[in-house]
Amino acid sequence: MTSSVISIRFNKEKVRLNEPLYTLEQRQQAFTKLREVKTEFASRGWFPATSGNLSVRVGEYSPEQFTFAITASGKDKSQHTPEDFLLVDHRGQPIEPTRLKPSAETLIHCEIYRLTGCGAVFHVHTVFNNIVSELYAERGSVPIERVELIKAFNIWQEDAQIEVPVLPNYADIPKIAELVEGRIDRAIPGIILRNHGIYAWGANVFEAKRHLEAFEFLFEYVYRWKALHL
Ligand SMILES: CSC[C@@H](O)[C@@H](O)C(=O)COP(=O)(O)O
Ligand SMILES: [Zn+2]
Repeated sequence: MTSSVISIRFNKEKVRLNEPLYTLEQRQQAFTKLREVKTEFASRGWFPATSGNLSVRVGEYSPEQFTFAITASGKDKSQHTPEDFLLVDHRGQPIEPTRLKPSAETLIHCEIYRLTGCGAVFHVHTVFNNIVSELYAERGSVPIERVELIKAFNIWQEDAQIEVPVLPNYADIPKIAELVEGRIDRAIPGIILRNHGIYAWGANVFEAKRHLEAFEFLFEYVYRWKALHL
């Protein structure tokens, strides 16, 4: 969509209409990438019972205005249909005529894009991310140290220790979204909702996938280490 920018003056403030935020090619590329990632994560069993959601940012970005492609709500993410994804704006509102509903958790994606400027956000529910979030819920973060895969987050110290933030899992998604700003750690590209699942992000699909895989490896490590030392 290469619409021209129309500028108007409103209360002396310049407001842009018909933003050329993305092209049709970028939209198609985002849907294709989401489809590839969805296929791969489904093959790992990372979308049980329709859980999980994926998004990729499309086109221009500023913290105040951006667009992203996201999975439609409630779909069986192991199946492909012509109605799996839709485009939403920085408020999580669909920006094209559609009967699809964006993911119920779209507002959390919005906050992550707004705060980090990242290019992709992936959310999965796994037994390991649920168990470690419960184990460390009171602490408010999952501690991980001395594991090589911490380097997947571009943290290169030999004795690195990280804490992955754990947020409460309210039924009210806007209430969770409000907490994100206070809990994001710039060095750690992920947050866990207690007994729910992880959101991992990255500059692009490749990086977000690497981060998510690293988190899941580390959570399984933490779980198994704990189980061995109980
Ligand atoms: C079916 S349980 C999972 C949902 O409640 C939710 O947490 C989830 O991850 C998927 O929601 P969705 O609206 O399909 O994106
Ligand atoms: Zn979820």
